[in-house]
Amino acid sequence: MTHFLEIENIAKTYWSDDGKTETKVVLPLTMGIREGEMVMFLGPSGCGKTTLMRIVGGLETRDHGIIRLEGEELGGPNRRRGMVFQSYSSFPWLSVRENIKFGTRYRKDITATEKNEVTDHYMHMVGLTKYRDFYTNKISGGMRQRVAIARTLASSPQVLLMDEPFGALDAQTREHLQLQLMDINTEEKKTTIFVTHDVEEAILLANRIVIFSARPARVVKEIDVDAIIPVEDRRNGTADMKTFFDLRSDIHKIIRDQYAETLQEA
Ligand SMILES: Nc1ncnc2c1ncn2[C@@H]1O[C@H](COP(=O)(O)OP(=O)(O)OP(=O)(O)O)[C@@H](O)[C@H]1O
Repeated sequence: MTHFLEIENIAKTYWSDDGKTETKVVLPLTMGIREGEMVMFLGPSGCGKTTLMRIVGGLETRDHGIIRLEGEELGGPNRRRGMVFQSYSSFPWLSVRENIKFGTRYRKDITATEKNEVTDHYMHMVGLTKYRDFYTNKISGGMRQRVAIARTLASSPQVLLMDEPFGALDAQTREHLQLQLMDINTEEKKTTIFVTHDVEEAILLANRIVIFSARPARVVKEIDVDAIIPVEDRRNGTADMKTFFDLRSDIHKIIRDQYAETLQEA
């Protein structure tokens, strides 16, 4: 079966500068992602999640393998994939609004007026309308991260790649953006790969959770979260708590076991 996004036989090895020592980071790995699916990557620290996602984004080379989007092979980075990283990235010489609008710059599917509307929509969504004219070196790190998220959403990529995007945010902003992302996922059916360390965040947001082994990354478990806790129950805070806690502790155990393997290696 062909998927919207296909990761086919991808492997990655890093080499030391002298070329003598190799570190296998991703084993030959094949995975398909449905259109509109939100897939959360979990796994022990350093297992290769970010590397795999950067390969999908075209930012990292691979030993071999192919990434396909709608059946078409992808190379380097392009606007079909939008990435949000853990660290804040924005243009300090532009205002908050100009930064977000930058995301619409190369869109040909909407008019100039719609670009303004899209900009204002996402600026409001991330709660920055009040700060629209501030330069981004005059706002907090968390606010800069919200700018980066809004800018990426405004560019309307077919695939959203998010590497711990909420990791450094305060709890309230984090929760607000998690819920917003769920709404986007429901309304716009945005195909998303999201790397996180936070098991609860993964359960809240996922259609599917993929848990990776200790390095080199291979898939140890896939969990169809929708089949266990309906997404609307998670969105509305009405999920059955026992089911939620059982799932959380099962996932923690798998990651703990994988982490223990990392320690044995060290
Ligand atoms: N450019 C690089 N050169 C050499 N090794 C690298 C490079 N980038 C990453 N690595 C190594 O590859 C492994 C996987 O890194 P990666 O960042 O993909 O893991 P991760 O699962 O995302 O980790 P974390 O959960 O801690 O963010 C790590 O051991 C890391 O040290």
